[in-house]
Amino acid sequence: METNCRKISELNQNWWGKVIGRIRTPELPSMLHDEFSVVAGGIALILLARFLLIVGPMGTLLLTTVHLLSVQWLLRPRNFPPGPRGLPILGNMHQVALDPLKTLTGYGKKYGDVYSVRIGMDNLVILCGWDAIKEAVVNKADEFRMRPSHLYIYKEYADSKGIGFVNDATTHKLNRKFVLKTLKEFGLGKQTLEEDIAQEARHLCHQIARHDGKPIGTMGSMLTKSSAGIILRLVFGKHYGWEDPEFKAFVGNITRGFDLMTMYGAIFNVYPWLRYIPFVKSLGQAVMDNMSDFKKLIREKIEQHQGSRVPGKPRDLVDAYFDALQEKDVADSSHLLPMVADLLTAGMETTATTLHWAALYMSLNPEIQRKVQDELEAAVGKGKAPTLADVSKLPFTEATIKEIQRICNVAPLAVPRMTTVDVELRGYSIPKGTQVCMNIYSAHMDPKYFPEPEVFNPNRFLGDDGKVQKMDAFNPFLQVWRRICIGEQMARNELLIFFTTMMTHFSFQLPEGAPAPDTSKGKLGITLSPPAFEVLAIRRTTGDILEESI
Ligand code: HEM
Repeated sequence: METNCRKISELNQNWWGKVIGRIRTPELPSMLHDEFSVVAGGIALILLARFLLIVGPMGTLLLTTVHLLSVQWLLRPRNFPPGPRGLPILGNMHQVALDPLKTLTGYGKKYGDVYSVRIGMDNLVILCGWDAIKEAVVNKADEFRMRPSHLYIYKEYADSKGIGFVNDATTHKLNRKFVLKTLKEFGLGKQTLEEDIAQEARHLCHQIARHDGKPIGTMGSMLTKSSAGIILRLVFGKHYGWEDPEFKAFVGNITRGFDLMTMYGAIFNVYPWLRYIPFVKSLGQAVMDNMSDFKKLIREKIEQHQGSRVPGKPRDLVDAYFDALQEKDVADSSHLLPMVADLLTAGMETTATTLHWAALYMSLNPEIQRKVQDELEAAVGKGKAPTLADVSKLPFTEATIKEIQRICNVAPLAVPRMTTVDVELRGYSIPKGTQVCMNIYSAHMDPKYFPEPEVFNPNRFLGDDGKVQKMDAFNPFLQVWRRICIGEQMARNELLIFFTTMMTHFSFQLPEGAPAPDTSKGKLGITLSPPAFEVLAIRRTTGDILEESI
């Protein structure tokens, strides 16, 4: 016991040596100034633990734990981006959790556009504003290329396979190339996908019309089903009805997966050891069970394809993958399931949630809604939904969709990245393997690029010539090399066709007397969805919407 205590004491001195070595740096004055109380708190904790040591082996264990946590909490890599120090174990979670987007953007103003927070025991570098994001993921694309795919949930989900969580550069490139080529072959830029989207949009409007102008509280789930129909058809080649049990199983599972990941999944990524703690572990298990049901659903579809496919005559992405395997155009068969999982999860909620926000913003801005409808009528005729070929005639509508995307920030923190090597950014040193979060929200709400960013104003996207102008700081898909959203083109087509079809057939408004939902109170999970609201869809056309064609 005595030897153990001596060893622990030696170790403690060693750790303290490191801590003191770290704080004897130019940072010391500001650190003492800003964070004196936090440091004092840490020392008090250590003194308390030393006292507990006197009371026996439990004290020793506690001392070791407290020491470990305190040292870990005080240490930051040398010349690391500054940031709020936070607490042991929690890091800055307690500060960030209540209103993550505003807090993470506010810290940017205090600590600079490149700063760090601690989430649990991990350092996380936050990039705020378009300039900082660009410097990292555009100018140093290779250095910021990876994803933290080693984190518990991500590892269980993808095991570094598929697209979104693949880090091996060659495999990632190969898999992306396959998906982009296949998306092109099965639809993008072709009439077929456009017709599929238009058909889903008409079906959606048919379902909306069934509410007969009465309050609708299920707009979000109807939109989810619509975009699910499109991506499922591309991947599995089947046109599902909303009542199809297989369709319901996929949509139900993915929706539940998003909820579970938001509620519990993220926390298990931060504290993977929670999976061994009684009572709490069942929450992590719920995430895992849902994930394995999802994989089972996909596996069954892949097996069905294996049994019925004709080589060289692909019906969909799964068939095309088997062909590509034979041609050695993809890495190996283990990537297919996670690739399908990535496309289904990324392709379903993002567009649906954007359109959900669109219904809200149109209800809150009737004069803008009217202007969109007038433009549509003038361009393609009364009661007729436009096609993709009509886009050039619809600058105000296009600008409105962009403004919806800017202000609603459906993927406000993008998808986390990780540094591939030790890298310098704005004079700071960021070690290899550091997690990096790109705060797209801060870029979209930056008054330098978007004056009065809280105001919904599509005109900001129109130039003096009335044409839609490109604005670099507007980047909802993080349109930069290496990991650019693979579904960008598809999503843009979906947004245009769904939005214009809805605007052709309906005017959206809030029920009389209903308070206007607070648009700044979106629900942040994997995506940022609007606050709960009911909406009236007032029919502008007559006749059977399903019977129309593009
Ligand atoms: C409004 C709709 C959408 C938005 C705002 C959006 C946004 C994003 C963002 C910000 C990223 C992270 C990019 C990065 O780390 O650099 C991403 C990645 C990704 N998105 Fe999208 N997305 C949308 C729709 C879609 C659709 C429809 C699909 C599928 C068909 C899709 C599939 C993916 C995939 C697979 C990735 C990972 C790419 C990689 O790591 O190589 N997304 N998306």
